[in-house]
Amino acid sequence: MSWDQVWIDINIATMDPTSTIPYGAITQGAMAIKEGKIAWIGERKDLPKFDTLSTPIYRGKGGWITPGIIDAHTHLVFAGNRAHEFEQRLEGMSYEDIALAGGGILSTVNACREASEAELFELGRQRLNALAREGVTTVEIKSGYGLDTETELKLLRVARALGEHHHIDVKTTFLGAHAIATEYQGRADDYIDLVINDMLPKVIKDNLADAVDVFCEHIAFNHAQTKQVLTAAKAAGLNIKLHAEQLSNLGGSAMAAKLGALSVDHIEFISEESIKVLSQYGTCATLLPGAYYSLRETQLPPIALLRQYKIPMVVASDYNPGSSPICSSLLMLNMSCILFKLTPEEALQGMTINAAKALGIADNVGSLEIGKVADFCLWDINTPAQLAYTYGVNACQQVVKSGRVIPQKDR
Ligand SMILES: N=CN[C@@H](CCC(=O)O)C(=O)O
Ligand SMILES: [Zn+2]
Repeated sequence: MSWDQVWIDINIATMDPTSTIPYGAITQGAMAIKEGKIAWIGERKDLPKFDTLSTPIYRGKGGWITPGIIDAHTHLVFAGNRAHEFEQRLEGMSYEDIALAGGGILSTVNACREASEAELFELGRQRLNALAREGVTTVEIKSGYGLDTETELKLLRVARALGEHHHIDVKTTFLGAHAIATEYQGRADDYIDLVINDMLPKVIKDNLADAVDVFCEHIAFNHAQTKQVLTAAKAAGLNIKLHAEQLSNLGGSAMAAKLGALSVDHIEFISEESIKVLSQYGTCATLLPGAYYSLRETQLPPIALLRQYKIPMVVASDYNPGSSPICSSLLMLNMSCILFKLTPEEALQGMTINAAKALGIADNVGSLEIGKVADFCLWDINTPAQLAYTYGVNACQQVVKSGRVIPQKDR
């Protein structure tokens, strides 16, 4: 056999969705890589003979290999911070009160309009480095802190540039309909017209987005406005997803699922009827424990129903300066177990194979199977449950992206 690298002395959580073994685990395994893809995977004893002189051999010292971590919902390109709102919330103001008083998303919009592309890039680069240290190999980044055409395009250009210059893969999502821009207060329909007829065509022309998202909520856009944006995006051939049912139930999830959304995100207030629709249309449910925690939400997402209807559950950081100022994907594994009572296996599925589904890339990444891209991490742990169980001592030993071992200095 002629391979580019071989990994031995490893256990493997393949996260192969067809496996009946927890985590798709292969203990005392081995894996071979060729041309950036997984060429062989299985038990060490079955590893075919290969040229041990010319093939680099990596020894995992009995640690565990998992697919690269995928953070499928972030807003990580932003300027400024909202520490003052954090203090206001601690004094009793709610997230909605702050938004309605012109703070919240709109305060980050002001900072982003003023920031240069270079400043935003540098902030984003540092955040990607933090995620990469935790084994993240793919991240989704949304716009939505511009709310005018120029700044929305700027944020998406920065996200694309980060994907080109950083070893982490970046999927970009246009979220022009995140909040009603100050200039359009009281004229939400006019703002939606701007999103659909000015921003979206330019986003598409410059190939700046892989997907389109909307914040469907009583403090943002209603059901009809949301539907207009998603329909236009779908007609243009883009993937769609939705911030839905975070603070109230506007029925956005079911509507988005029927339009073909890859995922609906937050969904604390989703109804059983809507969950049935997700199951009919194969839509993923993205759980965002960082926002639930930071906003001290009390309404839990309906995990038992999501399980009952076999909805693929995704776990993501939602990293943003307001509702989830937590630049850590690994902490979400822990929080999703503690706060939402996911099993550690469900949590890891949520940041690997199901996250890949939510980004429409599960044919290539998200699990370790022959033919998939060799994005994976080596962890100094004795059982995969340890990834969700403990937090703070970084067990990530190696990160491999498309078969390339990422040097420590680059993460
Ligand atoms: N819910 C809407 N958007 C973000 C919050 C953005 C912000 O507060 O800046 C979220 O996913 O939680
Ligand atoms: Zn979000």
